Order: sequence, then C-alpha cells, then structure tokens
Amino acid sequence: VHGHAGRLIFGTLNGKPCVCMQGRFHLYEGYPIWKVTFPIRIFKLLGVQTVILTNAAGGLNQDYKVGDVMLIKDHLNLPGFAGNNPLVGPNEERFGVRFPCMSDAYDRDLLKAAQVVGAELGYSDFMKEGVYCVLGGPSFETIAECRMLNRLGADAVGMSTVHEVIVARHCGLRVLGLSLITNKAVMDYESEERANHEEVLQTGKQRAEQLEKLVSTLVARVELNNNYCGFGD
Ligand SMILES: O=P(O)(O)O[C@@H]1C[C@H](O)[C@@H](CO)O1
Ligand SMILES: Nc1nc2[nH]cnc2c(=O)[nH]1
Repeated sequence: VHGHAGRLIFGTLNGKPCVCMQGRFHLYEGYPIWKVTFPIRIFKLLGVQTVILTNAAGGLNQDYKVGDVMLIKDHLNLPGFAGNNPLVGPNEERFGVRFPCMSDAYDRDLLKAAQVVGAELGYSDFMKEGVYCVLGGPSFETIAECRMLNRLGADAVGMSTVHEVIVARHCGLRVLGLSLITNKAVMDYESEERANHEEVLQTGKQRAEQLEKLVSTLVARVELNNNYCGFGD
C-alpha cells in the first residue's frame, strides 16, 4: 500500500539477528487471508521466536491523543466473527493445533518489558495500553461504527495485525503488538475532522524515531531463548 516499502530486510539490530517486514499485505488490497499471514509462517520456519507487530490505528479511547503508542493487550477480531479467520481450512498440524488459545495472545512479559523500556526512554507520557479492533477496510469507519466499537471495548481501530497475531500464536511465536495512534476516530457528528491516509503517514513519520528507539532497545533486551534482561526474573 502507498507508504509501505514492501521489502523484507535481514540483518542484526543491536546485535540480535532480525528479519523486518517493511510493509505488509492487507485484506483490503484483495489478498486472500492466508497470503496476508504467509510471512509469519516463513518467519517460524526461519527460526524466529518473537514477533513485534506494529500498525497505524485510529484512537477510539477518548483519553488517547494523536501520537500515542498503544501497547496491545488484547484484540477484537471483527472479520473473525463472520468466519474470516486465517486458520480456516485444513489445519496445518506442523505449525500448531486446530483450536489455538487466544486469551494469552499478547505476551505479558514482553508487554511489561515494553512498558519498562518506554519509561526508561522517557516515553511514558505517550504510552498507553489497550484493545485493538481489526476491520476489513479500506473505508474508514462511520461515526456510528466508532461509537459502537468503543462501547464494545476497543481503544483503537485498524485494518491489520490481528490475522498475523492469530497465525503467530498458532505456531507458538511470542507476540508484542504496538499501535501508533495516527488519528482520532471521529465520534461526534459536530466534528469537522475527517480520517485520511495522509494524516496516518504524517503521524507515522513524526513518531518514527521514537518507535525505532523503543523497538531496538527492546530487541537488545530480549534474549534469544525468550528470557528478558533487566525485567526481574
Ligand atoms: O498496516 P497498517 O495497519 O499499519 O496500516 C493502516 C491501515 C491502512 O493500511 C492504513 C490506513 O491509513 O494504515
Ligand atoms: N480502520 C482504521 N484504520 C486506521 N489506520 C489508521 N487510522 C485508522 C482508522 O482511523 N481506522
């Protein structure tokens, strides 16, 4: 999609071997859901243990400001309610079980680690924790939809990530999710604000340096055996 480079980059980040997707596939681009999540299984086969998934999202929580970084503690998979789940079809036993648990989708130790690193970097003022809701896109939400999603418990809304999380958890990868609140979801009929992709890209650029620092510092502290340095046990 415009704004995503569409490259896969291999290298080391703070001494840790990493592979980085510079962009992703989205359902709204017309890709089948298995293709949207295909890179995650490639990562598993490459030996990846931990994935850090990032996205741009609209803020539904009234306490959120544009530029906030929300650590994802849970998700609402609305396409999943209608049967649009990446694990639909014959189960690939070599990756995982037929009915994977999702109540532990977002790794609590990694989330804690992200909070600690964020505080150390002085980012606490713009770091939040909340529930991410995925929709199919590409149209942004109506006012009624935003109000409904907020009442359902969503703090942020976007068009990605959740499908990747489901496939990652299915094959046993540990997941940290970060949403950059790039715009405030319009919840008020009097509002003159309009969601638009340019604002999404602009907010992304404004926070890029801090997000890079957050992720690279975190990566440096995650041990390859999935233990963490400096976060208690
Ligand atoms: O790939 P993400 O979820 O970060 O991208 C979001 C959703 C749409 O692709 C785009 C909307 O502006 O940003
Ligand atoms: N669905 C959705 N995706 C987004 N990505 C960035 N902002 C938004 C938004 O407001 N809604």
